[in-house]
Amino acid sequence: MSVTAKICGLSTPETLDAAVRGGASHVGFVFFAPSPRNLGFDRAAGLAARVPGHVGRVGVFVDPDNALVEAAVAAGRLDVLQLHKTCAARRADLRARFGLPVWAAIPVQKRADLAAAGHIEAADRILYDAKTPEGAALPGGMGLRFDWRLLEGFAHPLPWALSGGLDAGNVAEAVRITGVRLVDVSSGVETAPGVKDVDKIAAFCKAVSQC
Ligand SMILES: O=C(O)c1ccccc1NCC(=O)[C@H](O)[C@H](O)COP(=O)(O)O
Repeated sequence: MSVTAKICGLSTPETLDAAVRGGASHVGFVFFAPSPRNLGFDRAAGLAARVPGHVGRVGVFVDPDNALVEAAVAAGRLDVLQLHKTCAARRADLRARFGLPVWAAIPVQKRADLAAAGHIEAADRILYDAKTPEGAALPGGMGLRFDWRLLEGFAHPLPWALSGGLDAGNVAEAVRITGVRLVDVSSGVETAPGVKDVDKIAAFCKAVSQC
């Protein structure tokens, strides 16, 4: 079975096109004001229009209110809501309200963090992401990784994806260790926070295609 990629935090037509050209299965649009990747609705609409039908548009949110999600879903023509720091009840509400699948981010640093997956509710996919430091401005997208061996032999209760510190040079190892089939990258295809790079996107997609 092949491995697919989500390229997250895209904000320009050139880099979005590079992700599509590279064979990404998903593209991620961040709607979180403190992020260097935060998208305005007009820009999101322009990017969304370039995404072909076989590529999923994932909206990335941090405990969002309904108004934000409503505007982002419309502008970004979202297919998926990726929710960070959002409790199960709120995930359930958003999933029902917008009729979209929910990916629940689970921050991981140590084995005990995986317990959250064991009793996950109101999610269609788990995104295991590296836990960012206490007080960090962002709950993701910081290029941090966790020990992938924590996922070895883990009984995943749902479809799942892996993120956190992936890049073209390490993604094959992450796939080998964890057996993941959907990988998610942001910083690893950037030259600076929020600045995606066409060549790095191409290299990441190529590395994924060879897994
Ligand atoms: O990327 C962001 O700026 C961001 C902001 C707020 C919540 C989540 C965010 N990113 C989530 C992602 O899906 C990233 O792709 C994931 O954390 C991996 O990031 P990286 O380690 O930089 O590859």
